[in-house]
Amino acid sequence: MSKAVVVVPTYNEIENIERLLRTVFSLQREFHVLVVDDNSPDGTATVVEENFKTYPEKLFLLKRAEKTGLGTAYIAGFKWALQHGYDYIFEMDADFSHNPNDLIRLFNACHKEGNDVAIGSRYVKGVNVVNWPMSRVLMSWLASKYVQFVMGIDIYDTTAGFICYRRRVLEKINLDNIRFVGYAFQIEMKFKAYLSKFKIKEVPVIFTDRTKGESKMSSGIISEAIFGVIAMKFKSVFNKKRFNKTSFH
Ligand SMILES: Nc1nc2c(ncn2[C@@H]2O[C@H](COP(=O)(O)OP(=O)(O)O[C@H]3O[C@H](CO)[C@@H](O)[C@H](O)[C@@H]3O)[C@@H](O)[C@H]2O)c(=O)[nH]1
Repeated sequence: MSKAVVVVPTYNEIENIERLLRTVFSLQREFHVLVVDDNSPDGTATVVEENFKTYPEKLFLLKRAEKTGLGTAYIAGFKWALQHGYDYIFEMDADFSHNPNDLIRLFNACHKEGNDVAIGSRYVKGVNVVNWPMSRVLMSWLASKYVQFVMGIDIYDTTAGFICYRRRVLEKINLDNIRFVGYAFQIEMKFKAYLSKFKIKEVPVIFTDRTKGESKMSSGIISEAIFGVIAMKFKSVFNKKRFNKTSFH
C-alpha cells in the first residue's frame, strides 16, 4: 500500500493538536502524521510526545528550535517525508480550518485520478469560507485573483494550504530554492509545480476559521506575498528569456 503522510506545522496549537490527531487517525484510510513544531511556548510538542504510545509508528514529531515561518516548517517536513519514503505528502493546518475528512478526497484526486497535486480549494466553486470576517475573505479572494492575473496561472486558490503532493513533485521542485515563508510560500510551490507541467486539480473544500487558538498572519506575511508574486513572475520571465537565448546559439 502506498504510504501517505500529513505534514502539520504547529505554533501554539495545544488546544487543537490532540483532537486533530484523533480525527486523522480515525479516518478510513491510513495516514501518518508528522507534526513540525517550532518550540511552541504552550507545550504543543509535549502533547504530541504524550501521544506517541497511543499512535506508534504513525505519529512523528520534528522539533525545531524557533519559529521561522510556516514555509520553512513545511520544507523541513517535506524533506523528512522524502527521506522516509512517503508516496503522498500532504499540507494541512492544525486548527481544523481544513477538515481532516477531506484528506481522503485529496488523496483520491491524486491516487485514483492520476493528478500530481490536489489543492483543497476555497474558490473553485464560488467562495467557500466559513466564519472569517468579511475583510479577510475579501483579502484572500482578491489575493487569489491578483496572483492569477500577475502569474498568468490557471489556479483559483493560489494561497491554499491544504494540499496533496505526489512524491515526484517534491523531488522535482528544488526545496532548497524555495525562498518565501508565508502565503507566498504557498504561491511559490504551486507556481513551480505549474511551470514543471505537473497535473494539478482543485478539489472544492470548505475552509472554516479556527475556533481555538490564534492565526499567525501578519502584515509582513501579506507584503511578502504582494511583492513576492511580482518577483517570482519577473524571475520566471527572465529565466525563460535566458533559456531561449542559450538554446538558440
Ligand atoms: N511550525 C510552524 N507552524 C506555523 C508557523 N506559522 C503558522 N504555523 C502553523 O501553520 C498553520 C496555519 O497557520 P495560521 O496562522 O492558522 O494560518 P492562517 O492565517 O489561517 O492561514 C491559512 O490560510 C492561508 C490562506 O488564506 C494559507 O496560505 C495558510 O497556509 C493557512 O492555511 C497552523 O497549524 C499554525 O500553527 C510557524 O512559523 N512555524
